[in-house]
Amino acid sequence: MNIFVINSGSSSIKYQLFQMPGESPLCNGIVERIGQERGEITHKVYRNGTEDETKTTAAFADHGAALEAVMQLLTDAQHGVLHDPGEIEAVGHRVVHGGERFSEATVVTEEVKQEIERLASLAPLHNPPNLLGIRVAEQIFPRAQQVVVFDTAFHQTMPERAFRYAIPNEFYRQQHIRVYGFHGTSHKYVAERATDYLGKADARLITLHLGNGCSMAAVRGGKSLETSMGFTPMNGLVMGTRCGDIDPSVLFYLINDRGYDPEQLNTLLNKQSGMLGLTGHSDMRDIARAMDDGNPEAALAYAMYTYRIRKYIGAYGAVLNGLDALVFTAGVGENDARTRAMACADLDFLGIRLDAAKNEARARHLREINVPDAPIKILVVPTNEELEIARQCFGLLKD
Ligand SMILES: Nc1ncnc2c1ncn2[C@@H]1O[C@H](COP(=O)(O)OP(=O)(O)O)[C@@H](O)[C@H]1O
Ligand SMILES: CC(=O)OP(=O)(O)O
Ligand SMILES: [Mg+2]
Repeated sequence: MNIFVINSGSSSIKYQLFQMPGESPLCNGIVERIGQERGEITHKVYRNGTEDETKTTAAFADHGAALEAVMQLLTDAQHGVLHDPGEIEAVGHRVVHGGERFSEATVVTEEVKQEIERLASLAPLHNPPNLLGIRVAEQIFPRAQQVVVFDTAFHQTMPERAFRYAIPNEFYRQQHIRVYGFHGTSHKYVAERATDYLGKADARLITLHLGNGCSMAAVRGGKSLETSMGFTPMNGLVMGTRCGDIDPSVLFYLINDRGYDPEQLNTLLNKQSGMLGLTGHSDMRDIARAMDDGNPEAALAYAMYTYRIRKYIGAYGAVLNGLDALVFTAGVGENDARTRAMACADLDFLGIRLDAAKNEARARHLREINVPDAPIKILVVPTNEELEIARQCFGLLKD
């Protein structure tokens, strides 16, 4: 079964085409800077053990235009892998917020789309482009089944004491205000890989998804028990453009004393805060360069970003009453040795001891970066949200 997976972000689309159940991708790629003057598609085709990469630059006005361009590449005479869009039998979509209703992969219906739209106010950077991706794919691949896999689904196993907020009960019972948690597809995928690697079915793990958005999860026996994002993807860690944990009174102060309205607050905390607010950059590579150049704001931002992670590691050690492994993943977690070193510093009382040389080494596969005799493993596990989505789609549709 040919399954095309679309992971629409606020300004990018990642995609992969799988022939399931084989799992090896026929092609994959990313469209970056959608909506800006100069967008770019990096498209890779895998054939007979070789990799062929092409880059295309053009302006993509919106996600629809970007997906049209990807479709052209898929059927291109030279770089394509399909003769006809009809060869795609299913399209799997990452959708960030699924509320309490969705804990499994789900076939798209009009009602499912309405629910994704209803939840858009809770994930304003994500659900709208996710829904647009579904609508465009329905037009480009009219014969394919459309399936959605939600970021929130994996965290539906959290116990009530972890997912409730201490506000009056009716706010949960009538308005469903609670912790949902996000990046679940990624936390699930890397937790399974780490559990297999450790050979211990009830392994106690702390998974750290450090990308543009950042979140951590406490996972035991493959089940999420706790996670750092909350009602929306704004809570918890310091992120590229989001503040993470903040005293809600700061909002009242800005409203009452500084005249902010809700839209301005949303923009401030979702798009102008985090590493961007602290350094002027949201991309960790730029912040790393600034730090190397001796910029004190970059140094403080790195210190704050990794200090927040260390606090959560301590808390999640308590949630799990012990720990088998820390698992780093996503763009920063997989690539930035300095973040890993600073996040693991001064945690030797917990048995967390990083091997500096192994941490600096570069590789694209699962690897161990703790010192040999450390009681707790520190793993780097490349995430693959698209493969996890393809697996769940195939599991749903194969019969
Ligand atoms: N080699 C690298 N060193 C440091 N950071 C990196 C590297 N490669 C990617 N990143 C960072 O990863 C982040 C993007 O991660 P990613 O998981 O792709 O995020 P998202 O899926 O949210 O767009 C960016 O902050 C980027 O700077
Ligand atoms: C939920 C979320 O923050 O996703 P991303 O990291 O892709 O922005
Ligand atoms: Mg991501």
